[in-house]
Amino acid sequence: MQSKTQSASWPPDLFLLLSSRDLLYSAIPSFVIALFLWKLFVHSRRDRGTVPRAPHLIPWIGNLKALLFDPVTWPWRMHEKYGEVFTTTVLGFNFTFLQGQPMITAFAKGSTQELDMMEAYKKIFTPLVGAELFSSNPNEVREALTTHRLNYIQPALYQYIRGDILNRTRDLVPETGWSGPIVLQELLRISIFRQACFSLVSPTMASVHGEYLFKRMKSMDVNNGDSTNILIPWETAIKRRRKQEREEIIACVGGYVKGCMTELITVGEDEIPDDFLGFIIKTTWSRAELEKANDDTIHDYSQKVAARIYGLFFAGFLGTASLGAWAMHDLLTENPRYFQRVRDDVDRIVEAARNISAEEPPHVEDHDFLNACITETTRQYSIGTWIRWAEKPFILPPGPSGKPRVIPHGFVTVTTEAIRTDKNVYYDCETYNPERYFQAPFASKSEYQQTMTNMICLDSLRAPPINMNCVMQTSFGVGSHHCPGRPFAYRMITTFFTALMESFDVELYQTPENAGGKHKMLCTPLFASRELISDITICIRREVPF
Ligand code: HEM
Repeated sequence: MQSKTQSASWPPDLFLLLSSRDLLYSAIPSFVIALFLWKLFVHSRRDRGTVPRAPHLIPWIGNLKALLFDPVTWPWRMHEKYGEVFTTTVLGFNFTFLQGQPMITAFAKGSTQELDMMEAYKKIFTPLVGAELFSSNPNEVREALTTHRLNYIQPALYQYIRGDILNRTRDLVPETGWSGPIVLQELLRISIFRQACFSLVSPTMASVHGEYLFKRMKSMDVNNGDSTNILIPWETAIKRRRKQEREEIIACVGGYVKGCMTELITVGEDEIPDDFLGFIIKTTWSRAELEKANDDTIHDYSQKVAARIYGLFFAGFLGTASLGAWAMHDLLTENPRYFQRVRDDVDRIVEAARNISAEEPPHVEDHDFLNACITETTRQYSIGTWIRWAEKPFILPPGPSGKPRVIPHGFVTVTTEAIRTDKNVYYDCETYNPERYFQAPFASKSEYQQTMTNMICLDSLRAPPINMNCVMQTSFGVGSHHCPGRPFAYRMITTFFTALMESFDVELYQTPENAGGKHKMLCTPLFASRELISDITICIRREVPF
């Protein structure tokens, strides 16, 4: 009787409830489901910011499909719907897209503090290209790869690259007449990589280990078709292979760095060349520090420098090779007048050098129209990526309502498509026209100027500015983190073009795939940067007998 009263009482006795196994077993799954739904709800409410959100159907996965398969036009369409800023969800992360100059200015200013560039790239790229990538030091590039130093190494670099191109094509070109089809990218990529080796480490490394390192660096390309490995959290065979190749690159470059350090200790600071490698060693350690270090420590130091060089190879080589291929693609497939103008400039620059002496290498730094062509190509096909990580919600300038807008914790990026198509700056924006940089609204070439009147001043490479308040280039980033290697990238491309065209006439070799100037292009998932994936086939004819 007593127990009957007890079991009927309310609230029920906890002990009795817990001892009822059936009830417990049926409660656990419901509890787990409720907890999951609660987490999902909390996740979806957390850090939502105050800007519009592009909706998605599947929680957590979000708009992954749009960013994988439609990375250029999907953000563009969303901006048309939601305005200059919107956020979406991808794999549980917030992704905020910004468009237009006021937003770019906020992005550039935020990049000095709240919007972290390295953290963003680390989160995406570490699984595929390794943490070593992030040991590079942008200031080294700014301080050491100056125009002055580039001009200093230019004569030797030019001779070396021209010789390399002649060697590679020796068996492909007959004494007279045109060669059979040659894939431009095969010549160009190795040439750009050898230039990077030559300029960042040493001429010896470029010729002795250039090819060995090239093969390994090429497989670091995230567009290799294995980019889905970024999404896989566990170690795969591809990741293991890439790691091993990275270690081989660092070990090989490290050997040259160690040699340079040893030279610094034995022959003295004034004796070792004032090249990029010498500069970065000397500005990192004093001679006394190196003298004190034992063999293990020197090895350790040299591996650190080698990891920094690997980061620069990665930042510079693949992007520059890609831009070079696009630039040649445009010259060969667009208006033939532009190609002829570049050919005339090459002849003029070569002749000016030969007037000095038979051995004098052409001054490729005198190219002006070719630089404008490269600038126009980067406008047509955005190559670089701008991405940041906001650890905390980030405040943007007020929108149309006058209220400040907060973008949530997560990735932040700029939709660069709007820059290249800005009708105020680029008349007839879909047309490839390098001559636009010699006409209004662009003022004549002058050194970079902070203030802008009605005219837009071009920098020394005939490219529009990339400062916080005025950005008209799509590929090289913005603000304090804009690419410090841009002059070097232009220089490597102009060196290759001049060396090739000094020795050969070049024509597009028509194939069914490229007829009518058509080539296949891939838009890199997430980043809207464009990769040329089909071969550019050329045929070449000797300008002068070997
Ligand atoms: C066509 C070739 C290249 C393209 C398209 C390119 C593009 C870019 C872009 C988009 C950024 C990020 C900017 C931002 O997020 O605001 C960047 C940063 C960087 N680039 Fe380049 N780059 C190229 C060539 C090079 C070369 C040749 C080097 C040096 C050897 C180089 C070294 C760097 C470094 C060190 C950074 C990091 C800057 C920082 O953290 O402040 N890049 N590049």
